[in-house]
Amino acid sequence: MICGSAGGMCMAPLAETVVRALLDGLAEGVLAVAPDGRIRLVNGAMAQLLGTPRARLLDRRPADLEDGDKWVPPVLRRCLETGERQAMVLERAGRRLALTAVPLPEGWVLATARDITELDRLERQVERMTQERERYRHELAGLRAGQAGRAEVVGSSLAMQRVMDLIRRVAPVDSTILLLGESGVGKGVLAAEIHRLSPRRSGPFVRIDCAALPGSLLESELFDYSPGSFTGARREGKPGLIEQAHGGTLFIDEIGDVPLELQVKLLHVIQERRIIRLGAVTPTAVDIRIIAATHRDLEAMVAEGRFRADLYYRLNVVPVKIPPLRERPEDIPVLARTFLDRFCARYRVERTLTPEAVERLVAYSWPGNVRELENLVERLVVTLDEREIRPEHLPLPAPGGPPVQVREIVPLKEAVAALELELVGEAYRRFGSSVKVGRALGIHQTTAARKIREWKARQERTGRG
Ligand SMILES: Nc1ncnc2c1ncn2[C@@H]1O[C@H](COP(=O)(O)OP(=O)(O)OP(=O)(O)O)[C@@H](O)[C@H]1O
Repeated sequence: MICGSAGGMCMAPLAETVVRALLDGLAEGVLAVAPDGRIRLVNGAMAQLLGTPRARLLDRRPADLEDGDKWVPPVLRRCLETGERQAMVLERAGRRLALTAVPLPEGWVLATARDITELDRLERQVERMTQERERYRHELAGLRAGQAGRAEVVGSSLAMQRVMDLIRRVAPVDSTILLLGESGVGKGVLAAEIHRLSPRRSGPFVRIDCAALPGSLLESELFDYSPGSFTGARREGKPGLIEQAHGGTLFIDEIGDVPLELQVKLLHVIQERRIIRLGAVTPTAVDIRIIAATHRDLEAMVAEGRFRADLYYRLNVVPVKIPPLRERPEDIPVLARTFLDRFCARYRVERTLTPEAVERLVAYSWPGNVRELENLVERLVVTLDEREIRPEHLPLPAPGGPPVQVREIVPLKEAVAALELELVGEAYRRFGSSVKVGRALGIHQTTAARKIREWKARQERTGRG
């Protein structure tokens, strides 16, 4: 019930009935103090929030209210003192109350009170749930990224489906597999996938990159016991990679780079499944499955006498040709999104590719294949500040544009030197190693390494590094 008294509210009976119903229907507490400093209006919600019967509040001065009701006066007092709106949140008997006091014309003050205990609880709950959702999102992205790193082969094109069908058929048997394809097409991930799908999956998967090591070192890596300590008369040490692969898979990457002398020894291992350790007399049996890979044309090398025909036939039991990325553009969107998810999770950022950017990726020819795409996505995730990756962010040549553009006339020597460094830099960005840069540009690895250093130094000088 709304109570008015003389000198206080003056309303027509109908209006008073309406206002009374309105005020008592509010969930918010309302209290009005008249210009004489006495409480002249209290609605039901306010009496309930104060825990005091309305009759005990009416006509009292706020300052005279007994202790339990002292939480209302501060907000009213401040409002009366300053003549300005006041707001505060107070805790009372385990509840949180939001209080306001507003000065009205002719010396009246209106106070309101709202129980925000439940609202606060819900807010905290929403905040906790948002934090949890973020945590789960990161965990999920991390798990996905981890799985992708563990040889998840992505590809929906017909060409890749065929490759995967073949791999699923040959993985369970122990036949030797020869993976063929340009650099960066995914020979390494497919080799790991074959191992994962084979009964040897719980055994070791050992990889050796024959292009990365000179012949003598390659031989000792494969066959030797690495020099170790001597305990008593016995020589201790780590077995060579072939022995390390015992019970599992030996992945010989870039087999086309193995020198002729070493090819004989490898042939022996493949035929006999035994190795003679360097300096030893008796052979040691090894139980290994061999997967070899190369970007070279082994048949042509055989014809030129640079690769042994007998080794070639031994390796070429199940040849698997992996097409370059430009021949399966349907795989580009899904690969790009897989790499985007992986690197966003790794670097804890959020990035998206616009449909136009994806179109641009699909239109490019990717000479460095999947590795080039992976490197580009990582670079964009790390270097871009913007959330959206758009076509203008992609450092790719316009489709169909000339490979070299002349912008001004400079001495030929300078132009050639500048172009050379640009080329080395671009190849390094795509392939990521001096061995591969050397191979792509047809120069020796040491020359490639020197030129990469020069390119990096120039990047640093020009602040582009
Ligand atoms: N189908 C694919 N799905 C997911 N990732 C892939 C796929 N193909 C290639 N990659 C990724 O691209 C990169 C290059 O692949 P990989 O090293 O297997 O290529 P490669 O053909 O063995 O190259 P190289 O001959 O230069 O050694 C790797 O980081 C690999 O994870």
